Amino acid sequence: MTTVNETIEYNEQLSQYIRNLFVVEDETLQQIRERPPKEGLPPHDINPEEGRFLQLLVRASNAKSAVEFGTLVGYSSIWIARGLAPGGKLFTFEKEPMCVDIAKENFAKANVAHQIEILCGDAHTLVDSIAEAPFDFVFIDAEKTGYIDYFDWALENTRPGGFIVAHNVFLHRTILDSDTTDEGVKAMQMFHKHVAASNRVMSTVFPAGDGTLVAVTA
Ligand SMILES: C[S@@+](CC[C@H](N)C(=O)[O-])C[C@H]1O[C@@H](n2cnc3c(N)ncnc32)[C@H](O)[C@@H]1O
Repeated sequence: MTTVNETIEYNEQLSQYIRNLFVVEDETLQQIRERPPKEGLPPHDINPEEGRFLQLLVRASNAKSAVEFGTLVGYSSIWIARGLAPGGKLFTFEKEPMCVDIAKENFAKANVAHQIEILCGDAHTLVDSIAEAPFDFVFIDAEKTGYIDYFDWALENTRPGGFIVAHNVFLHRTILDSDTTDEGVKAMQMFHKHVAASNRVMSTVFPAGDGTLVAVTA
């Protein structure tokens, strides 16, 4: 017998239930997510309900300017762009030239190319080339060892009341391993402590998918 306070494990059935009711993933987004493996790219996009959640956060923050670290082929970028206020713009960073080329094609297919500027190279050095700060919304989804640096950059470059959001914060549950020797997992554990200890944001983790950390700047 279940009790009121019992936590229900989030699983494929619940995921599908949410997708069927709330997630408006059009054919373009579906094709991008289900792209053929022959392109040789990892299938590391956010999932559809995480995409819808991102779009909702962008809309809730009334964002007109956004930054994304880690484009891959643009699946999450399209969700963000579709949440922006009219005239809004997203800057997205990707280090792999092949991904950048495919992402540009995908932005055109999704009719969001005019809203997105993609910058190719290491985000840590390129980020200083964008002069439009303060931003309303920052999404962190590149290498896990860089999350603290991206977050600290976002703290300095996001307006009060803006959102800083980070993906994969459960790292497929490995985050719970306190004896880990994996550098990525250790970096994510440090990232959690870093954000939770900051008095410049209100933050929590939304536990659907692989975990999305959401922080609102003071
Ligand atoms: C998890 S994937 C991004 C997925 C994408 N946000 C989505 O959900 O559709 C991470 C991407 O970050 C890129 N990346 C990793 N380190 C980077 C860096 N230092 N600068 C720019 N891009 C980087 C990788 O090449 C990879 O394409």
